[in-house]
Amino acid sequence: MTSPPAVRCTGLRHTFGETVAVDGLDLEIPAGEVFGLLGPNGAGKTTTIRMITTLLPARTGSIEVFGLDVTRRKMAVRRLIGYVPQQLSADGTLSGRENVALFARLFDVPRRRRGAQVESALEAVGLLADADREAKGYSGGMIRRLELAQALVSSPRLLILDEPTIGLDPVARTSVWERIEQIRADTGMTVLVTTHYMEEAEQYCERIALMHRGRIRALGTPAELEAEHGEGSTLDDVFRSVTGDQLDGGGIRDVRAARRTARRLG
Ligand SMILES: Nc1ncnc2c1ncn2[C@@H]1O[C@H](COP(=O)(O)OP(=O)(O)OP(=O)(O)O)[C@@H](O)[C@H]1O
Repeated sequence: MTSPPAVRCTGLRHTFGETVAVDGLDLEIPAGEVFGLLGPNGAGKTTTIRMITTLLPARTGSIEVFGLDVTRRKMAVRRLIGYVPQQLSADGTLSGRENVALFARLFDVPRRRRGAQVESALEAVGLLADADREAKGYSGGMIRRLELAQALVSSPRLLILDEPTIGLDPVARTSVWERIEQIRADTGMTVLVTTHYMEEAEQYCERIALMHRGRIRALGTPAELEAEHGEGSTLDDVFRSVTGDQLDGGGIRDVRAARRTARRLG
């Protein structure tokens, strides 16, 4: 028997009042893949992710995570997922180690394994040396890596990251991605990531889905998408043609997000 995909969405739809956020989405992510979900602001990426993580109900259509239905097997699905949301999930008044230990308790990591898993998650993101400092003294990149450690402490099989590098400088962005790559190489974990940065998607994601107005408009490896679009095309070109040139919004948003990240821990 072949093993089930990490994620399978079929006919997924979600509305907020009149707004159709996700509009009949079909998506399959094989186990072990690094998959990028891209799209302009409001495309429906976060709504899709929140349904996969069971934080929003999937009322129309279905989602399976490693073969488990998210509606019927909610708790079992949650145990398989590590999630780094866009919003801050670290507590600035706690040390790095205390933050990760808190998540270990929240995610029911067995007591006898907790200490070792906290240390190994901190090590995986390169924060052992700073683990006893209060998180409010961390840089934006360190906070993101701390949040990554929080998501990793329960040894998830599927790691979901919503804009993990938004608002970070290029050095911090590279450092976050290098950690993600290393963790993936060490554990074989499946990674589902949303990003606005085309060059990051191109460099780090094996396959990409371009989402627009609640639907997937293009899907494939970066090379496939570029080749399909025409010789010499970049992912930016593909994205522009799919979305009707909505890329520019990201610029303003990035600045806002950078400010937000800088303020996040006061
Ligand atoms: N809680 C909510 N209540 C009402 N409308 C919402 C809510 N959350 C999202 N929406 C709307 O649903 C649509 C999809 O939003 P979503 O956040 O999923 O997009 P996104 O692709 O993640 O965008 P971004 O890149 O800005 O995070 C948008 O039109 C948004 O305004």
